[in-house]
Amino acid sequence: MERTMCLDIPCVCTGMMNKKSVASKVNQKNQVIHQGNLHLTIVKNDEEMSQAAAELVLGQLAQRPNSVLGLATGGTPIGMYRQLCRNKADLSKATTFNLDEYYALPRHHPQSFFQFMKEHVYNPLTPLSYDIPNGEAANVEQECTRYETAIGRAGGIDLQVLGVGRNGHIGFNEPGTSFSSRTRLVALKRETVEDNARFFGDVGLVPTQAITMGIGTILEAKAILLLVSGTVKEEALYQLLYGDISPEVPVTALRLHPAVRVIADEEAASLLQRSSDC
Ligand SMILES: N[C@@H]1[C@@H](O)[C@H](O)[C@@H](COP(=O)(O)O)O[C@@H]1O
Repeated sequence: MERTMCLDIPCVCTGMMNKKSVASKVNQKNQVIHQGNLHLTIVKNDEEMSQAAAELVLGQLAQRPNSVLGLATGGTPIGMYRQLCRNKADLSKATTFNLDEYYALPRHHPQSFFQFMKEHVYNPLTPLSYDIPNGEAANVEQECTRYETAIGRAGGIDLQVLGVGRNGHIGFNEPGTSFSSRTRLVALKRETVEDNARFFGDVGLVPTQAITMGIGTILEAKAILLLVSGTVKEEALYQLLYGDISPEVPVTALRLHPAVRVIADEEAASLLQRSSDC
């Protein structure tokens, strides 16, 4: 199957780089770093990351209006969704799937990922069709099978947008997850619950389980766009580039995928910079 991304972000350098040379470019504008199959662009801040990400998605839609998009929630992609709205992205022929949903949280709860998607994508951009795991399903196993089947019937995901957790999780695939995992019910790690407490106001209100696409499901996307923003993600980004490829850091699975674009802001890239100063 062909795996393509359709827009090139302007860059000042390309080529395989070691840790030293990566860091030596960190203060330039829009550095591009290739590490194996990874293509990392470092931009100034969250706003530039969001613009660059939106351009990639718009390019994907221009190339294939009926694209199947895999979408993410969390604070990181919000700017990208705003840019897509500003640019009047045409999703009228597109299908969207989401990475995950909290388990047993009512769909109408303001912090459900369904509500997030309604606010940022479904209402303003009205894709032709959308799907998201049903966290209220009475039969979770059946729901997970339904979701995987729906992705398959849609022809698979053309472009999967991802964020990353502080501990390296993607979707809700926490450290220790098999790279061949599929959509299923998972327990959230303490640090993930704590990180998401900012949306719920109280850590005790954050669900401790979720339905998530598996890492195997994610890796089947034809192309992947990972967004990384803020110093809190610097370790995850560093591990993605230089850590062992290991289930202990789920995001490192992306090194096994042939078409991954990473857009990170300077804060997220700060450990790359510091590590080169040692
Ligand atoms: N399940 C989501 C992930 O898909 C997301 O990438 C991560 C980071 O979120 P944020 O972008 O808010 O830092 O949080 C949640 O756990």
